[in-house]
Parts: sequence; C-alpha cells; structure tokens
Amino acid sequence: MANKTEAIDIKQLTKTFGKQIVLKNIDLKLHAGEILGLLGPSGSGKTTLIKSIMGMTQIDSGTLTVLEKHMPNRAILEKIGYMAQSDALYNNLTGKENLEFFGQLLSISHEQLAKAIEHAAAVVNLTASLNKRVINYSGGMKRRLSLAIALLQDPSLLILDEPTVGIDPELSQQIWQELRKLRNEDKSIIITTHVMTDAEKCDYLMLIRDGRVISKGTPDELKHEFKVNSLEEVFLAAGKIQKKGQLS
Ligand SMILES: Nc1ncnc2c1ncn2[C@@H]1O[C@H](COP(=O)(O)OP(=O)(O)OP(=O)(O)O)[C@@H](O)[C@H]1O
Repeated sequence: MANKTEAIDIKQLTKTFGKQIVLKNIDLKLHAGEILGLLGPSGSGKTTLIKSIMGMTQIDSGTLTVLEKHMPNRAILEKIGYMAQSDALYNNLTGKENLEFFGQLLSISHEQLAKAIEHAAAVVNLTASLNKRVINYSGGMKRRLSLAIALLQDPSLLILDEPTVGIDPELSQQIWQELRKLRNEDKSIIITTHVMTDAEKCDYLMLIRDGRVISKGTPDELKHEFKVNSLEEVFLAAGKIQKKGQLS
C-alpha cells in the first residue's frame, strides 16, 4: 500500500458553519485501488466532507490534498467523478443529451466522448432508454444516469453520494461489479451510504457522527471492535457509545 498514489490525504480537518462545528479534526487517507464507505446518520457531516474534498466548500483548518494536490484545483476536479445526492439533470433533454452536455464540459475529444457515453450507459443499463426524455425516467433511472455522468471522464477518484437509493438489487449488483473493476484499475472510490449491504462491500469504512470520526477500519475490524456480527449493530453501537460520552 505504501507506494500507491495517495488519492486523498486529510489531516485534522475542521469545518464550521457559523457557530456550528460540522466536521472536527478529521484524518483520512485513501490510496489508489481502495473503496471507502462513509457511514453516519443524517446530518453527521458526510456531504460536507465530500464537498471539502472537492474544493466546493472552504475548510476552516487542517490540510487536505486530493491526488497529491491542494484543492480547489481545476485540473484535479476533472479527475473526480461525482454523483451528487440529488440528481442534477436536465429533464427536458434525453438521457443521451444529458450525457453529451456534461461530457462536453470535459477535456476529451468528440470520439472519446461518444465511446465513453456508450460504455457508461451500458454499465448502468440505460442503453435502451438513452433517447427517452429524462422527465419520463423513474427515480432509479435518474440515479443511474447520474452515475453514468460521473463515470464519463474515466475518473481517478469516484465519489458517490448515496448511489444505491432507488436502485433495485440486481442493478446494484451490476454497479458493484463495475466499482470493483474500477478499483482493480487502481481508481479510488468513496461512497456514502445508509445501506449496510453496500457498506459490507467496501474495503474500509469510516463512521462519523456529529462531525467526528467514531471509528475506522475494514468491515470485519469494525465488527470485531464492537463485538457484534453485523454492520447494522456496529452503527447502532457506535451511536450509543457517543451518546454516553465515552468518546471525546
Ligand atoms: N451550507 C450550509 N450552511 C449551514 N449549515 C450547513 C450547510 N451545509 C450543511 N450544513 C449543516 O451541517 C451539518 C452536516 O450536514 P451534511 O449535509 O454534511 O450531513 P450528511 O451527513 O451529509 O447528512 P445526510 O445523510 O442527511 O445527507 C448539518 O447540521 C447541516 O445542517
């Protein structure tokens, strides 16, 4: 692991909104070829952490590098595929037109884009619906189209904010197959999720609550640490520990 590119290196990151400390003293390292799952209840700071990583929000203190560069950095941003929690799609355009629109913002040729669109659409199983207008897509289809957009630029770092919401188990399996393939190509992936079956498939997990890291490790390490058999129990146990004030 030691010689692999550092996709993300965060030290003692703190972020506030007004008087509210939203992230406190976060340390995080992610290498090439690793999938990190970010777990935490609603409002714990996951999206803010992702926005910090992308340079979309300014941090108050600490250091943060992405692909070994300080953010914000436009060139690095092009190497990050981002799928937001809510779909930012043009409803009156077709799926293909959406892919073309977002693809044109990238520094790739017309031919490369056409190939990338074909590949990304196939990965998320949308090839047959590409010429339909997005307004006629189901919620799951919109999520899949958002994922296809995130895959377009062949990202070194892929950030997926709750990617499996509205996605059926079969497609979720296909998506995971693709994520594993990307990991084997040394891409790094961060996913935020409330779905424990997704968490189980990550290489590492980071649990956050109220902006603080409660625990980090592989799914098995966390189960061992909390002496439980499932990640659901880890999640619940971690919440209880903090409520009792056993963590500072
Ligand atoms: N732009 C903002 N201005 C002020 N407060 C904010 C802003 N963005 C987020 N917050 C606050 O920061 C905290 C963390 O929010 P964040 O969206 O990062 O949580 P989350 O873990 O992603 O939640 P969810 O799982 O519901 O998406 C919340 O208390 C939220 O109200």
